[in-house]
Amino acid sequence: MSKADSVTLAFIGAGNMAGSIIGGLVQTGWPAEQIIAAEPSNTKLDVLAETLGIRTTNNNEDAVAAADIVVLAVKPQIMKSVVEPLAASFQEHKPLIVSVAAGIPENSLNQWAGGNMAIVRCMPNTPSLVQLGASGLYANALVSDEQKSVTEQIMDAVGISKWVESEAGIDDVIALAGSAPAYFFLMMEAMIEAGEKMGVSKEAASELVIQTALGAATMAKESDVDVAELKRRVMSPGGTTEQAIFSFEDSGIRTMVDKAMNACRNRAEEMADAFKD
Ligand SMILES: NC(=O)C1=CN([C@@H]2O[C@H](COP(=O)(O)OP(=O)(O)OC[C@H]3O[C@@H](n4cnc5c(N)ncnc54)[C@H](OP(=O)(O)O)[C@@H]3O)[C@@H](O)[C@H]2O)C=CC1
Ligand SMILES: O=C(O)[C@@H]1CCC=N1
Repeated sequence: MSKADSVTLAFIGAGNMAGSIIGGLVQTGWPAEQIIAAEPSNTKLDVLAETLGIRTTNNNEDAVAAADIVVLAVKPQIMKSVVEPLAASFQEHKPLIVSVAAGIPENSLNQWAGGNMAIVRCMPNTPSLVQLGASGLYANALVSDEQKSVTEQIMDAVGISKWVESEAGIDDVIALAGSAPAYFFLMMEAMIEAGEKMGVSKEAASELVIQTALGAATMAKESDVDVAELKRRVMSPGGTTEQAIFSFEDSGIRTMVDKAMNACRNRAEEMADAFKD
């Protein structure tokens, strides 16, 4: 299992997150015939097969049997009911399990899969679709260095990845990256709405806002200085930007962000409690 693109990857669940990773991998040159997606209905599978050329099946067990790595990408609420029936297949084939689910602890997954399984918990995000994903990775004690390296190669093909030392670190990554594309979409949505209220068309406001977000993120990624300094460089003393920034600060943006990210993280802990048994 040393060369990542020689392994077969099975995705159990082919929704938003799996679709983003699969799309990102195929666009980056990953062999489509070594990716198999499984779910009960054909609607999403047909689109993935037609647009990306991957293999599909309605039978989760067939997907597990074909794979070196099985990515669990169903909703946390149904994870137990999806994994338990696959236990015999997991025990027979012993693939590496990679779960992208929020909240579900590794020891629950291991128990449902029959025990003694190598499991990575991965917290990706949907920009993986455009190879700009950011993932957190946590491995249980049974994951070999080779399996870690392959997992890393897969997630790095669709963005960047960072290993966390404890499983709790995955909940931090949910707040910082997994859920975070939605925070930026919200900010863009609010800016576009404010632009429309000024009389700018939705189309023009969207183009300007999205390009600005892309430019700001690209600068932040490429710059030698931190984001606070980049912000300062836009804020001409006595100018326009500082009025906007003062207004955000007066409205308590930092408290709002801190509160929102903690609500996100707390929900991951609640989900672990609710769905772990
Ligand atoms: N969306 C995101 O940004 C992120 C999501 N995640 C995690 O990814 C996981 C999936 O989330 P997301 O992609 O948003 O959810 P989706 O609902 O889009 O995807 C889940 C898919 O699983 C399918 N499914 C339902 N039952 C089964 C079954 N028995 N066997 C196989 N597949 C089944 C669903 O099909 P159908 O719709 O027909 O029921 C659906 O297509 C979650 O655990 C979430 O925590 C992690 C990081 C980011
Ligand atoms: O909202 C959720 O629960 C999932 C996990 C991270 C992003 N989406």
